[in-house]
Amino acid sequence: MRIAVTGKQGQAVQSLMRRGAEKGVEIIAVGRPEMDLSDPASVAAAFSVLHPDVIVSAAAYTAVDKAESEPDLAFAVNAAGAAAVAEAAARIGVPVIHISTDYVFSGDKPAAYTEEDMTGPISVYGQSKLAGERAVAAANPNHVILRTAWVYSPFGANFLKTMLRLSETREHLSVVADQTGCPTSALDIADAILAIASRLVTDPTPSLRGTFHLTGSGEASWADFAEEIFAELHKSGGKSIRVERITTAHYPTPAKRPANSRLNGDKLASIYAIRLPDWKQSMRIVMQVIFNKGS
Ligand SMILES: NC(=O)C1=CN([C@@H]2O[C@H](COP(=O)(O)OP(=O)(O)OC[C@H]3O[C@@H](n4cnc5c(N)ncnc54)[C@H](OP(=O)(O)O)[C@@H]3O)[C@@H](O)[C@H]2O)C=CC1
Ligand SMILES: Cc1cn([C@H]2C[C@H](O)[C@@H](COP(=O)(O)OP(=O)(O)O[C@H]3O[C@@H](C)C(=O)[C@@H](O)[C@H]3O)O2)c(=O)[nH]c1=O
Ligand SMILES: [Mg+2]
Repeated sequence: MRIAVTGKQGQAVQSLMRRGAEKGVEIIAVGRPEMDLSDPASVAAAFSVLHPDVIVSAAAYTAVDKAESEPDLAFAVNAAGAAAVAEAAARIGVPVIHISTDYVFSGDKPAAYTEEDMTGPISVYGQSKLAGERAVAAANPNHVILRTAWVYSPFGANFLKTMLRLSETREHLSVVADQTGCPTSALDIADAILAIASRLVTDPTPSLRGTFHLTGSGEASWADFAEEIFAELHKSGGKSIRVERITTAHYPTPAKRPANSRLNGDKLASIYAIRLPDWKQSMRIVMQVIFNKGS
């Protein structure tokens, strides 16, 4: 199986390359400078010369706060760019696996969100990703949209690495405790994508297509996530950091974030028999990778 994936340095694409190398699956990363999602012609051109069995649409404009002041670019990349990738897949007759986000929801629901729940993004990033979902579904019926959340990995930028970096100069950190979600390892996402891709290329069953939620098992607030990171850091011989649990009102940001962004993963478990490990277990694995390479 040959998989083309958008982006080069991102967490999902780097994780897919690592897992692909381990499992003997060819992964071709397509990204800047030759393919820029804000230039749809460059997307069509890049995919016309590759012959993948599946296209994974992993690249996105992910700067949640900056998107509030750059809505045009966020929509160009996350909506029009995602559409161009799905169109390219349709043109060559292959499935597209597109990654989306928990931030398509408002966060008002008291329980975990299912795929049936109404969307209602409260940030430009979330709105642009929702527009991307719709454009992908319209451009290529042979699609899987995977909504994930709170992604961390040894690669790129993420909350876990931000906490480790801040811990170098700080004794305590203030972290919001009233936003709840599901931290998800990009390495686990990569494993799931490889399993889904191999089903899609061999099995035309309609129920394998559509939108699915894919997050680490369990739930946490950002403060819980930070506390777990620092507990593991301390256990590994690092310093001890105290987390002050604060409310969102005490951590003002340009973009609003959902208070509840927990996603229910039952649909993926029943249709694909995929359920990701508990986030704490995967977090320890990612931290060991980071510590072992000393970054
Ligand atoms: N990070 C998170 O917490 C979450 C992410 N998601 C979604 O998961 C997917 C993967 O996210 P993640 O791996 O964390 O993303 P990252 O922020 O780690 O990386 C973003 C990737 O997108 C690429 N990219 C950005 N703009 C463009 C552009 N104009 N043209 C081409 N490529 C571009 C980057 O390119 P380059 O390689 O050049 O840097 C990079 O490879 C995204 O769709 C995101 O919306 C969903 C939920 C949570
Ligand atoms: C650094 C820091 C953040 N925070 C808060 C701010 C925010 O509410 C929360 C998380 O901050 P971040 O900016 O890391 O997270 P954010 O960029 O909102 O992460 C999101 O990224 C996009 C791409 C997604 O799709 C989402 O699933 C989600 O992972 O933690 C603190 O309370 N204290 C801190 O020291
Ligand atoms: Mg961020």
